[in-house]
Amino acid sequence: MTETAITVRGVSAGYGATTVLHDITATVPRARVTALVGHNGSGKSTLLGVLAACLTPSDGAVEHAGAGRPALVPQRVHIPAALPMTVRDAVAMGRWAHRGWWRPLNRKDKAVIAECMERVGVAHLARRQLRELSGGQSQRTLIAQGLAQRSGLLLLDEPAAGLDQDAQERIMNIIDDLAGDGITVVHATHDPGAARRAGHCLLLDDGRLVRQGPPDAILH
Ligand SMILES: Nc1ncnc2c1ncn2[C@@H]1O[C@H](COP(=O)(O)OP(=O)(O)OP(=O)(O)O)[C@@H](O)[C@H]1O
Repeated sequence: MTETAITVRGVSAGYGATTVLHDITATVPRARVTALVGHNGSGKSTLLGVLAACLTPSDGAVEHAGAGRPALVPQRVHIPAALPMTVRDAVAMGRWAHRGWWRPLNRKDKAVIAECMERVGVAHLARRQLRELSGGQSQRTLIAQGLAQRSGLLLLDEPAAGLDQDAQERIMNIIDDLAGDGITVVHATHDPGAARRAGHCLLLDDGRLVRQGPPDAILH
């Protein structure tokens, strides 16, 4: 039987006086991939923000069944391209939630960082500056940063957007593997192919949840 990782009950949320999400009731299964689909501006990023507890609902509630603090990986386009930072530094930021940014990394932190870079195939790029990376390499670095938070819940905002076919496939394989290892993954996507690979799907339209369930039943 599939367990529920997150229950969203009657959630409305937005920015200031503007309500973007209206009365969303949905579930996210544990250790599966959930695809969040919908047109531009339908509220996918906003819902990820609510699931990550970055955004407080104006109404309703979000219940997490014990995956710890969620790890939110923002859209790549929101990361300044010229940021003077190596891949390793970026992944190390994933440890800040555990250690605070001002404390030196200990042996465990360093082991986690190395393992996360290895897992997504960027270990050989550890000393590269972010601005020197391809789109796929940047995206995998961001995922490694999310993984370094050691959360049971990974929230990814359009992780494969703007990448070529091979890079997209690589990201989607990483996502599938993470769920196989027991991590609950929610990703926003515009790509019906990526959504069809998910175990569960939430379809948003203009801030409302219009359907949820297996992708084949939702996407037609
Ligand atoms: N920080 C913000 N302040 C005010 N309004 C915002 C903010 N972020 C998003 N919005 C608005 O909320 C609505 C939903 O945006 P959101 O980014 O959640 O949609 P989305 O489905 O993720 O879109 P896209 O597919 O283009 O990324 C849009 O009308 C957008 O303009």
